[in-house]
This record gives sequence, structure tokens and C-alpha cells, in this order.
Amino acid sequence: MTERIDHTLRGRWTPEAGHLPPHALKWLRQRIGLTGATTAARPPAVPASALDDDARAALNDVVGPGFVRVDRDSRLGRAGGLSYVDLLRHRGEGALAVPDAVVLPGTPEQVVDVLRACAEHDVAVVPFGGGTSVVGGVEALRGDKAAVVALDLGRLDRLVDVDPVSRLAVLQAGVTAPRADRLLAAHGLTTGHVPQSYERATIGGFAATRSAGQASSGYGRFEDLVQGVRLATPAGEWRLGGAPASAAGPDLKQLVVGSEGVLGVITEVALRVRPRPAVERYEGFAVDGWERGQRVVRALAQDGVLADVTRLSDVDETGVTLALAGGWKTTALKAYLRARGVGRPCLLVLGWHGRDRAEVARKRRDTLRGHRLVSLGTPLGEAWRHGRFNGPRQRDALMDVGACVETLETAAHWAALDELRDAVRGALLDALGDCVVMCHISHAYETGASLYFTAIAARDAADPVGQWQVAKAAASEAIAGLGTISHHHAVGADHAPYLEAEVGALGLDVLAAAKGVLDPTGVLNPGKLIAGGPARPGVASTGDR
Ligand SMILES: Cc1cc2nc3c(=O)[nH]c(=O)nc-3n(C[C@H](O)[C@H](O)[C@H](O)COP(=O)(O)OP(=O)(O)OC[C@H]3O[C@@H](n4cnc5c(N)ncnc54)[C@H](O)[C@@H]3O)c2cc1C
Repeated sequence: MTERIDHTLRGRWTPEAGHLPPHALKWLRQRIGLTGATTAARPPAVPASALDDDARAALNDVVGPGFVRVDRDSRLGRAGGLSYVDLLRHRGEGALAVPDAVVLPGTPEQVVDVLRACAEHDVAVVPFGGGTSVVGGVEALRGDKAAVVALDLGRLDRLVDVDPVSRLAVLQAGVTAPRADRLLAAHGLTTGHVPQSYERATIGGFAATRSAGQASSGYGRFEDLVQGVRLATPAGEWRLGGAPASAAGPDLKQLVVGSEGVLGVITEVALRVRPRPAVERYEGFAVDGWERGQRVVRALAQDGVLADVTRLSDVDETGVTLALAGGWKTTALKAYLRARGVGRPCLLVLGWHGRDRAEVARKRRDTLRGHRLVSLGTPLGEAWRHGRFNGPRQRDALMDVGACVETLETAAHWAALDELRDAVRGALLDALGDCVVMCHISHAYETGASLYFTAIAARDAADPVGQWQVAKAAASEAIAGLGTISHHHAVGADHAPYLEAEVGALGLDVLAAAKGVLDPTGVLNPGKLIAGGPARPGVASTGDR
């Protein structure tokens, strides 16, 4: 499942239709009243491009003919991200913000010149990597500008440098995750960064959103990998990160990491890389009840023996996984769990990477020592690994049969985690009514963990966009004050109204001040990250949607 998918494909994850087996459909019918009835997708409306001739000529001068595109397919192909609501909009529900043009720079220097031309011609710029944002990060909002272009970084797709002695690699921002792996594999190296959006997302996007991959316990979050950045801004180029550690003031590169295209466009990223693991072992375990499972993961994190991949599903997520899998093996598994006294099974997947079997065996021993877990063996762990990129394909299939299906995530300290989980679950259940809400931990730390929720309900045919927006707002309200508004999906347009509650008015002022220096006319990504607070110098107001 690691083919390169056309990153301009919107409206679904892959071109081929998804498939749900009959027993899964039957279960969904009984559980949430899914009728299976679907409405035919309607092509979204595409307004005429508002990019004027002077602006277009100036951009053409920078990137060359053929690399400023105003045709319908190019513009639709960079209209919005890949959240459930984005997919609905591409299927004709609600209003879709379409960029006026797509600009494809070929070098980091051209990116600086594109930004200068846009500032001069009053054109907003939405940096566009893989376009997999699920928080409105690539929505084509123009703010108070005359036009908006999507700045597609796909041509910046080179491995610039490898330093195997220092274990460093410099990659251009538009390199997709599979391509990064291929380029680095030639040197025996890897980033180890494997988010579920792996097949489509890019190095620049990971850095711009502080992404977290499935093996974050072993390799770190993306910001832990970033050693240096090259940033194009309307005010010029900014390079950061020349030493493995530094006390030369605050770490300004961490101001750029997570800046979501609001402060500048990341054109190159220097990353810490590791030798590719020769051996990987994935194993499934069952734990009786969420409380016990959570205690196990906390102990592993606090003892410093987390597996490289550590993922704990709650009772509901485990139940749905088993119900959708169906078949005699699942029946046998359920009977086995009952016999072992596991009445409320929570699936725990652990994965270890190492240079040889001995290292993996040692790491496995360290993780499991002192914990009495019910082993479900490597086939279950391997099944998880094999299906690790299936989530978005399943989402396509569920949407095709009329489901409202979406995910959201947060994080909190261990002491507050249960309260947060209960609050978010409660908010989603209240808002969606007859639905399934599942939760898992897939990123754990000494002091806390992330919570990742998936909700499935029958789609409200009359107002499908509104149905999810109401539920999402309720969940976001529930999160405020208890956890972070995002552990790894970022802020984008969707979470911007909640940022002030998290970083304070002064925090927004600090971000606005940095933006005022780097992007004085506010062309970069209007309506994202810092759009929620009051109007600030240099910051465009929330864009039209
Ligand atoms: C099915 C699915 C599964 C996902 N799973 C995960 C997961 O496991 N972990 C995770 O962390 N995230 C996940 N995501 C969210 C998303 O994939 C990440 O946010 C990813 O980092 C975005 O990368 P991208 O290249 O697609 O960026 P885009 O979506 O193109 O952009 C994301 C944001 O960064 C900005 N941006 C992009 N490139 C640059 C650049 N070069 N310079 C400056 N700004 C830039 C954009 O303007 C936008 O605001 C998932 C998304 C989907 C749809």
C-alpha cells in the first residue's frame, strides 16, 4: 500500500472504489442505522479565476510558462484538504473554496520571488504539499486579498544532501514520504516517519504541521527530527539550524516548524536520519479494560521502554475492529479472550525495530518485563502493519454507503486523560446521536498521551456538512481547557478560533509580530493558525469561506 497516489486527487483517497464486506454493512445497519442509501456526487462549482493579467504575467516571469495554471482541473485538484468535510465539498455538498491559480515553482529561489510577486500584486498564497490537511490548512482562503493561489511544492522533490557521518539528510519540501524513503534507502537510511497519510503527504507538510508518525515512540515526532530549515518569505530567505544543539537564544527553527505556511514557505528541511532497521516485529496483545491498558502504556512510557510502535485501542475500537473483520478467526479470537478472562478486550499493538533479531528480542523483553499481557501473536500484529494505511480507504468506502465518518485528536497529561476522553466522547455522542465513537492512544510520553477519536454515524442527508461541523465544534469545546486542540493534525482554519485559549492573547501577539516581520502584507495562508483572535498588525482577518 505504498504506491504514489496522485496528490491532486480530491474527493477520495484513491481512485478505485472502496469495498465493505456484507457482514460489515449488516453490522453498521444494526448498530447505527446506516441505510446504505447514497446520493450521487455533483461536480463542485468552479468560479472564474480572479487572478488579473498583471499578476499572472509576473508569476509567469518567475516560474516560466506552463507553471502558472488556471485550468479547472488544476485548480480543483488543489482546492482544500482531505477532511470528511473537504471530501463532501468535492462531492458537491456545501461551498468549496477554489484557488484562482496553481503556481509550481522549481527552485527555492523561485519560491522567494513568487512570494514577492504575490505581495506586490495583492495575491494570497496557500502553500500546498500533499494537500492531506484535515483541519482546513490548505483551504483556498483569500482573506482581504484580490486573489488566492495554491503554491504547489511538488517540483521541489530532490534529496539535496546526505551526511551519513552525522546522520543528517537535507530534503526538499515537496518530497513525498514514500519518495523520501526510497531516496534515503539508497544510503541505508530512513526518517522512520510513517503517519497514516504516508502515501500522499510531504516533508514540508510534516514540518509545517508538527506531524507525528505511527512509530513516534521509537523515532520521535517530526519536529524532533528537524535539524534545520530553509524558509522562503516575502521579506527574503531565512536559514536556521547549523549545530546539533545550541544555546544561542531561543530555538527559532521551532518557530518555523508548525508555522503552517503562515510565516513562510519551507523549501528544504535538514533531518536526523537513522539506519534502516533490518528486523521489524509486530505483535498483538489484549488487555482487559481501558483503565488497565492505559496504566500499562503509562508505565512503559515512564520506564522508558515503549515499543517503537505502541497503539492501544479502547473497548469500542477493539469491538468495531473485530466486528468489521468478521469470519471464523474473529469468532475463535473472541472465545479465546473469554477463556482467558478478558471480558472487555482492548487491543494493544506493539512493534519493535532493530538492526538484528537480537536487538529486537532485547527491546521486546524490556517492554514486556513485569506486564502480564494476553498475547495474540505476531499474525495480529502483522495484520495491523499490513493494514496500517487502510483507514482512508475504509473512509471512502463508508462515505460511499452514506456514513458520516471522521477523526479528531488531542493530548493531555496522564492525570487528566480520562476526564478528557469522557468529555470528548460525551460531546460526540450527544451531537451525533446514534453513532459509534472509538478512541486509541498511539503516541505516548512520560507525562501524557494523545487521544485519537473516530466517529461513525449515518449521514444527515439534509445537511451533511453541518452535521459534522456541529459535532466537531462540540468536541473542540470539550477539549478546551482539558487538552490541546491538536496533538498532530495542526491548527489550520478549523482550530484557529481555539488557539487563543491554549496559547493566550500574548501568544497570538508573538506569532502576529513574527508574521509582521516575515510577511508584512499578510499574503501567506490567510485564515490559518492565527486567524481566531482579534485583528492584529500584519495579519489578514479570517478569510471568506
Ligand atoms: C487519512 C489521513 C491520515 C492522516 N494521518 C496523520 C498521521 O498519522 N499523523 C499526522 O501527523 N497527520 C496525519 N494526517 C494529517 C496530515 O497528513 C498531516 O498534517 C501532514 O503533515 C500534512 O502534510 P501535507 O504535505 O499533505 O501538507 P498539506 O496538507 O499540503 O499542508 C498542511 C499545512 O502545511 C502548510 N504547508 C504545506 N507545505 C508547506 C511548506 N513547504 N511550507 C510551509 N507550509 C506548508 C499548508 O499550507 C497547510 O497549512 C492525516 C491526514 C489524512 C487525510
